[in-house]
Amino acid sequence: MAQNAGYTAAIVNDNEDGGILVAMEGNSAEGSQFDANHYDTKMNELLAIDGQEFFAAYDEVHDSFDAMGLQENLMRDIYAYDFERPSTIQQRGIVPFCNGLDVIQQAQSGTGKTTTFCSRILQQL
Ligand SMILES: Nc1ncnc2c1ncn2[C@@H]1O[C@H](COP(=O)(O)OP(=O)(O)OP(=O)(O)O)[C@@H](O)[C@H]1O
Repeated sequence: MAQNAGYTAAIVNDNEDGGILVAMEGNSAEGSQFDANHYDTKMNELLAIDGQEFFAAYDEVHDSFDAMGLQENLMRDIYAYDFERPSTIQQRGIVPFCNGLDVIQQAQSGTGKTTTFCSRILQQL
């Protein structure tokens, strides 16, 4: 973990294999460039493999949401969305972020970054 004059950063760089990229255009409804199924398909692929190449300045890994010490309402919502296990970057980013550290995550689209940051916000409510 990098610490400098009160600044703490947990940096996670998740470069999963390049085969994850799915052409969106073929899946999009006519007239729309957004296809939610694209994200869900890609997330299922990501959850099926372990991160091979990543650099994490924070070395704790929580491979289940149960192990993260999240508040009950948030846990209920996570499971209500059928999130069974955290993605690679979520395993390394949610806990330090919820513990008040500054977290920078760099990863491909659809790997769970937004969910990480929303978890911190919802954990605080
Ligand atoms: N642990 C999980 N299990 C199953 N689905 C998940 C999980 N985490 C996130 N998702 C779903 O995967 C999709 C992508 O997640 P998210 O938006 O957090 O990724 P992202 O890295 O922020 O993407 P982008 O860079 O495009 O904004 C969303 O539909 C989200 O609901």
